[in-house]
Amino acid sequence: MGSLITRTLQKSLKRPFRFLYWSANSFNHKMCAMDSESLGFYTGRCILDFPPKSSRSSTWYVAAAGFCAFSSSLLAGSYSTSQSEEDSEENAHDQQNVKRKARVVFVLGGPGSGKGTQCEKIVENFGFTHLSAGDLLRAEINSGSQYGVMIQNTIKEGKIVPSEVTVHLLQKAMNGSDNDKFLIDGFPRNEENRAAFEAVTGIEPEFVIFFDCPQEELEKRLINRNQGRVDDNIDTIRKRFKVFEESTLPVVQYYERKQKLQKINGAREKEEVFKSLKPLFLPFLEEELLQLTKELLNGIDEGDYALYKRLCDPSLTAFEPDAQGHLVEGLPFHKFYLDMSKRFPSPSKPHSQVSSPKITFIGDEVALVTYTRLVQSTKDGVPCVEAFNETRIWQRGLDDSGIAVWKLIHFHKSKCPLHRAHHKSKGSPHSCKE
Ligand SMILES: Nc1ncnc2c1ncn2[C@@H]1O[C@H](COP(=O)(O)OP(=O)(O)OP(=O)(O)O)[C@@H](O)[C@H]1O
Ligand SMILES: Nc1ccn([C@H]2C[C@H](O)[C@@H](COP(=O)(O)O)O2)c(=O)n1
Repeated sequence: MGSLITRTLQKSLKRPFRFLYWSANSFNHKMCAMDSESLGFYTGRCILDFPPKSSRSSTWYVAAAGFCAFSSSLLAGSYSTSQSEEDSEENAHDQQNVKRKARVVFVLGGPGSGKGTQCEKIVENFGFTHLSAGDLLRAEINSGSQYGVMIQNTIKEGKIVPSEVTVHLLQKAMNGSDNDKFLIDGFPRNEENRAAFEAVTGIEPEFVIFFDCPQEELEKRLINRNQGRVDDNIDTIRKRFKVFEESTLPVVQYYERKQKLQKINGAREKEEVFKSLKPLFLPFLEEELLQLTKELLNGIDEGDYALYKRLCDPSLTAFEPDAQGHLVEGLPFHKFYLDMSKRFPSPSKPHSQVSSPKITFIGDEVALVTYTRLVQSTKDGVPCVEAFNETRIWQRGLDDSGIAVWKLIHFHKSKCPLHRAHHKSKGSPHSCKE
């Protein structure tokens, strides 16, 4: 119900307030609206029960959403009066959503369960950006921010920093990154964290990893961690365990109910734990390789040799129809064709499409991408299509700056047999070679 409220409120609210939520405890019920840029904070006492006791609760929520939208507009002095203003606001909002199309995996587990350790491995292997909520908060302390003392004291107490601070730091880090895949470690630590992140960013995680590990093991690891952290002492460790059980486990259970939880036994050797994580991330790698293959084909259609050179290993080997049964080695053979298509462009640029792709991994660093390539073009004003079966082998290695990149090391291309019946039907596209 909490997320329904925040979604309803967010929809009614649009902008300028990006963060609006109910803060309810046994003493009072507050309605809070927050501008996530300035961390400005507005609260007003709420006259409604939360959670509502009556069956007409949804009416209350809608009324509350309307009230919030209206009052926050007044506070910001930007109440929208015309349809066109509303439209352009909608567009700006959508553009912001594009930026928000990030994909997120949350990584949870007790203190010392190996979240940071495993995130490092995932980053190395699957191209994610790692954002540790704890690291961002520690960096905020060190930056001399006005929230530094409050954050430091909260961490020393083993407690959880208010969501508006943590979510703001996460959002800033995500917006400042070129990547669109994020591993968010140590977050959400409580229900408030979870609802605030969803309300501010509009993002739900792809899935949530939970490292399950007995407390005795965690305690041993934290005592031995030796990284000079203010919270790695037995007093704070015990407080953190309590906060984990009381506040974080309910979030874990929430994602379990939503069938988004991936529970991993974290009490094993580091490598064993990582082995269990790999299958969860393979779909991201498959997607990356397919994208890379499409980028390459597009480059070939465009006659873009610079792109071809960037994606291919200099000692690329190939079997392809133009080489008439010979194995071709290196890039010059291919450069000839790409340069030709640049110098003598055909009236209609060819357009390649990938059909029925299949990706197979051979170990961690080699992948086989097989598919049928359909190349559309026109010949004498008539649409034509050619089909090829292609197998491309990609290998991952480190580039000059030590970043892991995939390079094409071999491909095999053969022309598909013609489908006579199809090509004879009048008016349909036919093969260019027919
Ligand atoms: N599978 C493992 N077996 C043994 N030790 C481990 C394992 N995974 C991590 N460790 C060690 O335990 C300590 C805590 O690990 P790590 O910092 O990754 O945990 P964390 O979950 O990120 O902790 P926190 O929530 O406190 O930031 C480190 O010293 C790390 O080297
Ligand atoms: N969502 C979060 C994450 C972390 N903190 C604070 C409280 C934690 O004890 C501390 C260290 O985090 P870790 O490095 O163990 O992930 O940082 C928080 O308040 N909210």
